[in-house]
Amino acid sequence: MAVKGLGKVDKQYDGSKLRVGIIHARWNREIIDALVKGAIDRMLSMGVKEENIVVETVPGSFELPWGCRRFVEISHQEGRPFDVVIPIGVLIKGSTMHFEYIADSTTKALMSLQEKVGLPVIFGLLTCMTEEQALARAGIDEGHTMHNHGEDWGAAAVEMAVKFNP
Ligand SMILES: O=c1[nH]c(NC[C@H](O)[C@H](O)[C@H](O)CO)c([N+](=O)[O-])c(=O)[nH]1
Repeated sequence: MAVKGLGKVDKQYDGSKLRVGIIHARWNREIIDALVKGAIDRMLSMGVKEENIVVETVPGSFELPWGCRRFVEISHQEGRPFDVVIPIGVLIKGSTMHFEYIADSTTKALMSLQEKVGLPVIFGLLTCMTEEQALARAGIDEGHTMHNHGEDWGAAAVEMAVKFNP
């Protein structure tokens, strides 16, 4: 079965034993909420239990790497460790270089975070030139021109956690 945006999924992964953390920024909230819902809906469809999906927020995308690291560490301290974590943020280019600096530094920090936390960290950062681009990638633009990228992130989270579970 070809899943739009993910290419051919080589098999359906059973997420029923997984615990997943979603940590999202609060900038561009309408778009964020659609992406988070997309990720949750896809993971529920892959068997993840609703009570095993924990959602936390941070002010903006720049706070995602540190927030994500502490979110994972606290899940261990509480004896309910995550199997995978999905940081979600929406960066929209403004009239300054702020966008470039946040996009580059946050992306690199999230990539290297995987080594630090020993878990898959799914890349849920939208870096868009316009609000229209961001709305489309959350599946909520006028013409629904694209699928909700949050669904891809949810599917990637289940696959990575199941396939490469330490
Ligand atoms: O998540 C975002 N944070 C943004 N800035 C805030 C930043 O992530 C930090 O929260 C802030 O700089 C405080 O550290 C954005 N812009 O500035 O455009 C943005 O588009 N998206």
